[in-house]
Amino acid sequence: MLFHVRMTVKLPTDMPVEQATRLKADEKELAQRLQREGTWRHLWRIAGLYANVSVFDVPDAQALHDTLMQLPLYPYMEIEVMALCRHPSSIRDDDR
Ligand SMILES: O=C(O)CC1=CCC(=O)O1
Repeated sequence: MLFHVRMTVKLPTDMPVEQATRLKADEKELAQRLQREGTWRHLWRIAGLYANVSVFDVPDAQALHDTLMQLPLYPYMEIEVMALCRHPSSIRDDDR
């Protein structure tokens, strides 16, 4: 099942630089593993914002929730989710 997810990162302005750097590195490592595994299908920066739009491919809403809650930056994100389903005019066989 595919989900469109928008994540806006809001790190506290008083967070020590070392902590922010560690969180971002841990986030990157997990995000790249999930992309390699096919769970995190798309990851795009929203131009001009510390935010991204992503597409996740997971079995169900619970799996999406569990995945998002694992993200190191999760406590510092605002997250909006839209469930996606196949468009009848799509030519992509892997959209489901
Ligand atoms: O920078 C972001 O938008 C948050 C994020 C998601 C994956 C990653 O590496 O950073």
